[in-house]
Amino acid sequence: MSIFHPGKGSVQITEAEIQGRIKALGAEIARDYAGQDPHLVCVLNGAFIFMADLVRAIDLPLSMDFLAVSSYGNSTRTSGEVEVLKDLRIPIANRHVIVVEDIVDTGITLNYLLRMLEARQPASLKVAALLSKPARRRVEVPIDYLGFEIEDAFVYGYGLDRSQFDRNLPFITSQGD
Ligand SMILES: O=P(O)(O)OC[C@H]1O[C@H](OP(=O)(O)OP(=O)(O)O)[C@H](O)[C@@H]1O
Ligand code: HPA
Repeated sequence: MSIFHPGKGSVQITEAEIQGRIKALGAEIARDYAGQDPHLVCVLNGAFIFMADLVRAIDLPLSMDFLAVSSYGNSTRTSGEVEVLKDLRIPIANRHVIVVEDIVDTGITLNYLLRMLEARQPASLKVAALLSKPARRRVEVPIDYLGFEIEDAFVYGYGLDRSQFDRNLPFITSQGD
């Protein structure tokens, strides 16, 4: 699952690789949640494209909601504090919740969100993340459905931004950064 292309700090994941992996994740989630109606929670902004493709790859009745947290680079992040800019609209108590993230880097955002959501007493709480950078981890967090493990390079495209641009690229790259 690691995508290591030539050159340290270089990551390239093609549109076909992303779409193929999401189809597989969707099928795995559909198998795991058969007979249930999971509730997917998208962490804005970066996960919006992954969310859109993932929910269409899950052949089950499901509901979804969106939350937004403070942006990357916010100084409060170093203390592990994450600011919720937009909270969920739908209660998650007794629901089978899957948090959908574009990338787990230090793990600080996801760690905060999992604690926050667990306190709302969902029936279960799992994580789907398109990308993980284990070399950067500062807090251990569980990732139940992972797209790709990548090396420590700043990546953008497919929802992830480079100074708010390039989220619309259909692939993920670290080139030109
Ligand atoms: O593991 P961490 O070090 O906490 O980093 C991961 C977080 O950073 C990114 O969000 P970002 O703050 O860039 O905002 P965005 O999704 O709006 O681009 C990403 O979407 C995760 O939420
Ligand atoms: O590599 C990255 N790219 C874009 N946003 C991010 N947020 C954490 N890591 C990254």
